[in-house]
Amino acid sequence: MKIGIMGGTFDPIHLGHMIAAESAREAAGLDEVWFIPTFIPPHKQNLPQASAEQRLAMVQLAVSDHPNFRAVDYELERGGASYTVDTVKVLRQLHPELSFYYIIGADMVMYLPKWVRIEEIMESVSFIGLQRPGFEVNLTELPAKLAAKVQLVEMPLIEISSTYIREKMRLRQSVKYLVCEKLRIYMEANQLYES
Ligand SMILES: Nc1ncnc2c1ncn2[C@@H]1O[C@H](COP(=O)(O)OP(=O)(O)OP(=O)(O)O)[C@@H](O)[C@H]1O
Ligand SMILES: O=C(O)c1ccc[n+]([C@@H]2O[C@H](COP(=O)([O-])O)[C@@H](O)[C@H]2O)c1
Repeated sequence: MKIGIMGGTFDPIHLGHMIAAESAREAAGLDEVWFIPTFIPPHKQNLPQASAEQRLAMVQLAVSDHPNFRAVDYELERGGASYTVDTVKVLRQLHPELSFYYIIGADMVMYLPKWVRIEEIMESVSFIGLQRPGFEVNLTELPAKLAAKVQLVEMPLIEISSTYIREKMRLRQSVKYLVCEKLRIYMEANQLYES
């Protein structure tokens, strides 16, 4: 079975993430996509605003409508900085029979050489890169061995980010149609991102 891994801070998860995952699933013929929220994102300056439990709850709500999408809490269970090399090791140990494809946005594709122990990661998984407004992907600028592991997939350009959603929530503006409806209701009920 081919499993896509959509890793992210998901603070909160938004329709850009969902469309990226669905585009990757369809184009690469993935059987399932597992969404893995990070505990502490390895490269971001700021800690997530919502708690790990809230971010996981939002991911669970977002995937609940799709029969092939699952929320997986390996990184939240482990705690600490969520280095992908550690997660890949767990995935390989628990599921030696599955093939894994890391789904990443264009910003992350060009950042791959900076991932901790990327050489080790690329021995066990492949990558699916999605377009994202404002981020150019040029595979020729990556080391050839790494570029060979990246499949680029098209998706409608979606200029939504978690930062944008948090800002709209702070300003008490509508996020309808930017996140799934169940999630919008959850964020309002829990007064998330209001300050
Ligand atoms: N609109 C989008 N289009 C394509 N890929 C996206 C989009 N938004 C996020 N991604 C990808 O999803 C993954 C997880 O992203 P993340 O959870 O950090 O969301 P974000 O919107 O970039 O967050 P923030 O605005 O807080 O930095 C990354 O690989 C990122 O490139
Ligand atoms: O392991 C690393 O060095 C590394 C560096 C940057 C990002 N990642 C992973 O890339 C995914 C997207 O990251 P983020 O912070 O944009 O949500 C998430 O699963 C991170 O753990 C991993």
